[in-house]
Amino acid sequence: MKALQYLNKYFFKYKYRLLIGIIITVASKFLALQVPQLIRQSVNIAEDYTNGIVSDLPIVKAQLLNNILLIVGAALLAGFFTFLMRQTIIVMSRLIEFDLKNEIYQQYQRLSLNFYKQNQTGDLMNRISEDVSKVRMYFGPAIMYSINMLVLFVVAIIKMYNIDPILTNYTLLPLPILSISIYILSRVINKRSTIVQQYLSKLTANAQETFSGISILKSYGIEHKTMVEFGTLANEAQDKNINLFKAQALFFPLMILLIGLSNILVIYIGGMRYIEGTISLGVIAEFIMYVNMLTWPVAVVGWVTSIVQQAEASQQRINEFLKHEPEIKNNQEQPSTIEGTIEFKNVTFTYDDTNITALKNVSFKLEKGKTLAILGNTGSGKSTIINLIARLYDVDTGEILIDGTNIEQLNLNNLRQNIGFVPQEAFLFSDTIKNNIKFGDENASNAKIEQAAKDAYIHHNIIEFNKGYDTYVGERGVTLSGGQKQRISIARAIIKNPNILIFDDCLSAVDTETEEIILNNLHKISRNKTTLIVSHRVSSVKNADVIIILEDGKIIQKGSHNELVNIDGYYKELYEQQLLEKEI
Ligand SMILES: Nc1ncnc2c1ncn2[C@@H]1O[C@H](COP(=O)(O)OP(=O)(O)OP(=O)(O)O)[C@@H](O)[C@H]1O
Repeated sequence: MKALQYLNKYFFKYKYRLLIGIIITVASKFLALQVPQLIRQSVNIAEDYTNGIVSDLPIVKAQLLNNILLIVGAALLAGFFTFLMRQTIIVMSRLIEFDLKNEIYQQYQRLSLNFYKQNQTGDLMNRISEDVSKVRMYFGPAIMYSINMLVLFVVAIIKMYNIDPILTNYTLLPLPILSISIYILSRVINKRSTIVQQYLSKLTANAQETFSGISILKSYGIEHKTMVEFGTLANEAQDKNINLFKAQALFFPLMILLIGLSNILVIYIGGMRYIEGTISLGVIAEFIMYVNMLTWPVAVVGWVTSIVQQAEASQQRINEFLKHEPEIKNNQEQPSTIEGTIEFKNVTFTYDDTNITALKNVSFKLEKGKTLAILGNTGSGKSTIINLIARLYDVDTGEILIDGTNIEQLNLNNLRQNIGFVPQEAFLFSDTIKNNIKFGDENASNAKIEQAAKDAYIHHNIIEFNKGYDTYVGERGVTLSGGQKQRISIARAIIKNPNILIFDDCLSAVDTETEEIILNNLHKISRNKTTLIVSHRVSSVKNADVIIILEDGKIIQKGSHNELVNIDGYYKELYEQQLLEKEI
């Protein structure tokens, strides 16, 4: 129950709803428990009449009718209260489910990039959906039936002891056996349920990955292999599920067996005591009713225990994520103004998971409003510099200063709001082109959206689509070409109008003519903005104020285009080679 303690705050939040629910439940059970008593009285009246103790038939009939009316009235009221009980407690569980999902979602938003690399999307989805559903069962049915059972048990047993303690002892004899069996079974169910949830996460993650990469799978013709892998995993999950259900299936037969035993005991011991003249016939009828009224609550003990065990297992998985502290924290609550001067001072950075030192003692300074271009072979650390400026990671040694302040001391939201980032792989949401561009500025007018698209040299393509800016982009923008996606991604960054613009090799999928047009536009837009361009092409970087060349995480050359073409080295070689390619 340790993991579930985390949820006590929600009980506190909805305490009034819970309290009303409890009162209603108690009232409904009190009413239901009036019925066996009335049955006893009715049987006794009939017995007294047959034994000749009472001889006035009209009085007997009137008493019986009175009892019947009371039984119907109590049953109707109990039913109405049961309806109200569901309205309060089950509705409370739905509200808590909603709150918990929001809490997890907000935590997902806070978590750093590293967390997403370590955990699969399917698993994240599973915890926020499947696991939360299991936890909801604890708030709703488990609590409702527990209160139900507790009231029935306490009230019925007190009543039974008051009538005949000896018969009650015999009737309740099978209960300790039941409790022990339930306890043992619940432990088994808990273990198996955790395994089932883990397999469900694996299955979801596998399916999610397959659907995301479906075009690759199809083009490589490996659908069959993927199906076999999925099939194997699904079979394993099925086995684990069957194991779980085998344990769960034992519950009801066990309950029915032990309740049946109680019934036999009531009839046998009750019959003997009736013959002895210790109890009336009505008591046997009343006890049989109690035993049967207790059947469901006793059966529910097992069910509730397994719900609580499963909820505990699920909440443990949810807590793992909720308690995960984001590595990148906002250390500055006060707003920070970002103008755009960027300085790297002896920055060294190693990726935790791969242990690759991507940057080694890198230093440079870029004044506000200037353009820096970064060139270098693949894997030399270009994107890493960009990632560090957006504070997707924190540096190991050295420091990054923005306008003279250490980046870790700036308000994280303000920093990211001031960066327009175009990643290497353009990502578009399943939404219209317009909304994909507007993502950079929620309040942008149509004119502003069009201007951004014109600057990114994509407007002429968009208006050719049947629905223009309202064209729906499929998941990951599958209906657009790579170059079109890149340009929409550029428009999204431009419309944000940030002080720092970052283009991470985002013109790789467009031809050199288009590149030239976009670069000219960007030159105008980014006049007063600090701009970083990562590229493999000299044509993209030649107008930059400073160009740095990276090799294996170190800066090996630094200077303007004119300076670097006159020095032997990487840049000059690249320039000559690309010049030659152009001529060919
Ligand atoms: N998210 C990551 N986790 C772990 N290691 C990474 C990660 N990203 C990059 N690396 C490693 O860090 C090194 C530098 O990568 P980086 O992406 O900065 O290079 P790059 O110059 O941008 O390459 P490219 O031109 O291919 O985009 C590489 O060796 C890469 O394997």
